[in-house]
Amino acid sequence: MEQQEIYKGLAGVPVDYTAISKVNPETNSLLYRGYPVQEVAANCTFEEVAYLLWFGELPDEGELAEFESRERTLRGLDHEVKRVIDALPATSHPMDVVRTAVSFIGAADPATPDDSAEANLDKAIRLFAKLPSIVAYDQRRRRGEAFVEPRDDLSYSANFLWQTFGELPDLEVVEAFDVSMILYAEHSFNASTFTARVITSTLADLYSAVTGAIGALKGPLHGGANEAVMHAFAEIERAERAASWLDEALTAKRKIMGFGHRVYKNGDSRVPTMRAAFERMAAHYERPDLLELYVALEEAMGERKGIKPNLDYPAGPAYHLMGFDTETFTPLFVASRVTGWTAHILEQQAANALIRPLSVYNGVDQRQVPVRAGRGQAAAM
Ligand SMILES: CC(=O)SCCNC(=O)CCNC(=O)[C@H](O)C(C)(C)COP(=O)(O)OP(=O)(O)OC[C@H]1O[C@@H](n2cnc3c(N)ncnc32)[C@H](O)[C@@H]1OP(=O)(O)O
Ligand SMILES: O=C([O-])CC(=O)C(=O)O
Repeated sequence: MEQQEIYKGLAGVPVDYTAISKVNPETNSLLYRGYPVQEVAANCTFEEVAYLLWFGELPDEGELAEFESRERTLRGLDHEVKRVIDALPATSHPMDVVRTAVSFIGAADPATPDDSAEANLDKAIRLFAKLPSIVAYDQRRRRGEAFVEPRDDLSYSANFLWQTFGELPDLEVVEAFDVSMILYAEHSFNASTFTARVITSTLADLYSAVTGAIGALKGPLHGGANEAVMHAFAEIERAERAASWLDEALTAKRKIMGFGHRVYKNGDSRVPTMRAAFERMAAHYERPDLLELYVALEEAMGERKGIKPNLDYPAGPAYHLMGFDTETFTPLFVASRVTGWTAHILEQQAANALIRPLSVYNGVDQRQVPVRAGRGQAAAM
């Protein structure tokens, strides 16, 4: 067989330009539209970050006020969307619920076929505003609790927590949640964003691209890892058991969720900021045991494999402390990443080329279909 180089998983292959974010493993840094993500997390709100990703610049005061008031008026959930969610079993995975809800919104939106940049930006802002309602509605229905209407006097993150829990947590919690939304917002050509760009490259609509991206994010090698981290913590139970649990897991050739990264090989640029937020949550909720478990597993993994945590590792336990159901963690990632996905959809559309790589055939050589009596077109009549 002819030998050709294969770039399995497209590892290390640049496939296009992007001006949205820069992931640099050499300097362990991440820039959103040129700004270091740590500085963005320390000085901006998630609303400002969404604006930055879509429009390329941070908003001035007037632009921010206008953008915020627009987002706040779009937070409500139509009766039909609630009906579609209600029709799904309470046992459905929340990622399946979010994927279905977004798909339904797309099917019902008369603007779906309009693929102008303006119409698509409107759709992106609508999804951004509505996803907290969808995620909160689903967690509450599974707990047998009624929908909590959005409040237009609250920031994005404060309202998200309000709609999920029906009460407002302390400012410290809102801030930690906002930081997580900022850190999850954008990460260049990760698997779900690339999925969105592939779908967009066929000239399919924005909702199809976002629906596909949600499917890609669900997997535990990508966004599903934040949920999987918490399942591992539940198995380990306490710090003293972390090393022996890890040895058993590695012997069984299990992947340790929340560790490793396709691009960063020396630590994820976002982890220090999210870890600090998790530490604040562990102190706030008086759960030093969870922080001890976190540290014990991180140290054991470092000793055994030299592999460092990714963003999902601190985000999982932070969301757990805030009170989210474990299965809701990846939908939180969706609510944030919809900003990055849609920025990429707009970028792809603006300079489109159908994404269609090559494959190298390694099946059986060409052969002839055996001709048998009584078979063929005449027999099909
Ligand atoms: C926000 C995000 O989406 S970040 C990613 C979230 N995903 C996870 O946390 C899932 C766990 N991590 C992984 O599975 C991987 O690290 C990935 C998929 C993220 C990256 O994978 P790749 O870049 O393909 O790295 P690759 O799989 O080649 O790993 C290199 C080696 O490290 C090992 N390795 C990498 N990550 C892990 C891990 N989490 N647990 C155990 N071993 C690991 C691999 O088994 C491989 O070992 P080998 O050379 O002996 O076969
Ligand atoms: O970049 C990746 O491959 C995965 C990731 O960290 C993200 O999407 O945030």
